[in-house]
Amino acid sequence: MNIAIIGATGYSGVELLRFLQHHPHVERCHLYSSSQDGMALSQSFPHTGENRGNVLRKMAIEQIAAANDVVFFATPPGVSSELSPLLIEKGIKVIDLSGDFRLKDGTVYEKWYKRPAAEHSYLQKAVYGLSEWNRTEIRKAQLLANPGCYPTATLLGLAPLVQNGLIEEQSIIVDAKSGVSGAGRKASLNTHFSEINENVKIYKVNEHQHIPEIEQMLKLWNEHIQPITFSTHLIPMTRGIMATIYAQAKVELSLETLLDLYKTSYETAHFVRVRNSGQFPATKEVYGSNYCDIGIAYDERTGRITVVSVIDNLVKGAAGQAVQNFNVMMGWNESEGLKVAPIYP
Ligand SMILES: NC(=O)C1=CN([C@@H]2O[C@H](COP(=O)(O)OP(=O)(O)OC[C@H]3O[C@@H](n4cnc5c(N)ncnc54)[C@H](OP(=O)(O)O)[C@@H]3O)[C@@H](O)[C@H]2O)C=CC1
Ligand SMILES: CC(=O)N[C@@H](CCC(=O)OP(=O)(O)O)C(=O)O
Repeated sequence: MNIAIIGATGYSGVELLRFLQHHPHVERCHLYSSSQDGMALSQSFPHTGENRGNVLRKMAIEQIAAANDVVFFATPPGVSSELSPLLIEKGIKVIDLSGDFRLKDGTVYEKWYKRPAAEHSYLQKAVYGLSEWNRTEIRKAQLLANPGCYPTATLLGLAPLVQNGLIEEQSIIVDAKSGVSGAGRKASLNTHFSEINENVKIYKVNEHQHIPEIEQMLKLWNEHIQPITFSTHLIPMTRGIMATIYAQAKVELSLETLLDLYKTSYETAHFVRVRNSGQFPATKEVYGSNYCDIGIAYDERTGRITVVSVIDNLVKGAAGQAVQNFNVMMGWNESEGLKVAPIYP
């Protein structure tokens, strides 16, 4: 099978290549760039080496369709919504890492992303790729909307509570922190070294584009869920997201009950690891891997549940989950190409 990576010169694109170049069912990875046509990928990323196959090709959609079976978009918002329809009509499968097809309601996309939405029929056709909770739909998908990094950590952390109606529906608060690679490779004032080193910044307060994405999924699981409070922080590390989630229990619970629930919910989920009582994950414990690690606490004084969910934003939060979804779409073992342990320390 031949696959295309559009946006291969970005962080998520080159991370896709890391997993797909050794994937047992991928024969060729073709790399596309809108700005570096004809150049070697190693000019942008020397760590990829002088592999002669890694030459960046022109973004010509007809040629991309002719040469590939599956196309991955690792591009900024607005690119896949414009180019995917041409590929879909030719029967090509599309996996989009951007937010263009995640929200079913185009007006919601336009409000939060502040740009025109994809065509309505494609928004309806797209399948939301939260791998662990949407496998049946993902298997049939031709257009796959890969979840955002923060929504992945948050939704995996909240699913057992929300699906089982265990928390007060208006009580969800998510305090999330991300490493700087979450903002992509392009330099910006917010992310350059002297701005972020020895610093912590809150950003997009009550305005983050991932709020409607998280709420959309929570409401599908439980129609009574109310708007959430969701805060994002940029912290001085390269990779990793920690989402610390707070919610009020509806009835008195125990930590033992909650741990049993989480362990049962994720019993067959290869990439979700639930910690034992009193243990909480750190971002370094999933670094470079497709794992989402979860720790849980229950405060008997307040009746509040705390869930800590960590992922690598570029792996489970982007390229890794995209490859996991690719595997599910093709009917292969979900972990093909992703059998890498976290890098530690
Ligand atoms: N970084 C992360 O942790 C996550 C990112 N995402 C999403 O994945 C997508 C890629 O993110 P990321 O890898 O961080 O971004 P980067 O900025 O690192 O890379 C984006 C790439 O897109 C290409 N590109 C830019 N403009 C265009 C255009 N008009 N047409 C075609 N290609 C273009 C560029 O390559 P070239 O100029 O060579 O074409 C660039 O290398 C984004 O939508 C992002 O929101 C999702 C989850 C997590
Ligand atoms: C640290 C940082 O800046 N992170 C980005 C994540 C962007 C992203 O993943 O964007 P989409 O999911 O919308 O495509 C942000 O908070 O906007």
